[in-house]
Amino acid sequence: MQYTPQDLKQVMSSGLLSFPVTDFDAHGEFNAASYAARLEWLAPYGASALFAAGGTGEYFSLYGEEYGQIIRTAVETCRGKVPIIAGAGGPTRTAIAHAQEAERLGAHGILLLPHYLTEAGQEGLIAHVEQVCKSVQFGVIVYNRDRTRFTPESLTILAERCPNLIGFKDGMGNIELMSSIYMKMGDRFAYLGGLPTAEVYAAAYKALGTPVYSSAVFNFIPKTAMQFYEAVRTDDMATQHRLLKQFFMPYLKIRNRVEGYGVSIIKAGARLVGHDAGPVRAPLSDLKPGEMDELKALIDALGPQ
Ligand SMILES: O=C([O-])C(=O)C[C@H](O)[C@@H](O)C(=O)[O-]
Repeated sequence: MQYTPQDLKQVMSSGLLSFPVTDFDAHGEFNAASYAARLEWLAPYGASALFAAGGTGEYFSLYGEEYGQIIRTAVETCRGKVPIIAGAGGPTRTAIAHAQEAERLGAHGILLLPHYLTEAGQEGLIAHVEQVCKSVQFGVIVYNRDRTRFTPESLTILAERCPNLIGFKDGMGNIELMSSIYMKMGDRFAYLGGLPTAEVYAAAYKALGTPVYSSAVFNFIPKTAMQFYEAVRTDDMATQHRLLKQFFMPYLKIRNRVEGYGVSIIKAGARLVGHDAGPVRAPLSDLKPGEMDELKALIDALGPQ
């Protein structure tokens, strides 16, 4: 089923969203069967949308035909179960090629991931996003992170020029900027809290007026991720604080040891709960055995998922 940009905006307006990891085999090749099994496992837990080949899905490490294989597997596996939003990014022409391929393969929209390496001014960023938006019919969500930082004024221009730009995902955590963007753009966009380990920011973003977030830990503790989301939705601070103290704070200590562990620790978690997605690709590195033991103890303490 095709989604209009407004349908996608509606999907993004409530519920918990998540970014599945991408499965690689022992040689580091994309493993479609294992990826499909992962999506089959995760789909019934109740996420409102899954982002295929997003940041946690190691979009930045994909090569050649793998992108199409991943999006096709996600769309075919999740058809009728949960919408698939595809990652797309890098240079403008690569982002356009991937956006168009995702649309052709039946994805329901794209998350436009940050461009690569270079600094860029607002004029260039506007041109980049505008060209990608105009290359497709379906909805586009921009990801505010790293060198891709939008001002409220740039977003106003983009919102006028690109009717299919329907979402803003924040991965920076600058409350002043997020507040200015929300105050200026209001319900023109759907907003997604997408900082690494978004649960830690969820209550603050909800207080700001933007309660929807994406959970990477959903990849290995889906029941707890949904429980935490429900606690945010109902302002159940006791449950939020219990889970933050018991799981998320010690989890952050492991995650913060090495740059890039934000993704590696998710694959580590998936392996520990019996849904191994294989190793991360360089330049990321996998957790060390002792760190795996620490993570296992945290997961075990949460009980069955
Ligand atoms: O691009 C990504 O994978 C993200 O940044 C989304 C993650 O799900 C993030 O929200 C998190 O780590 O909870």
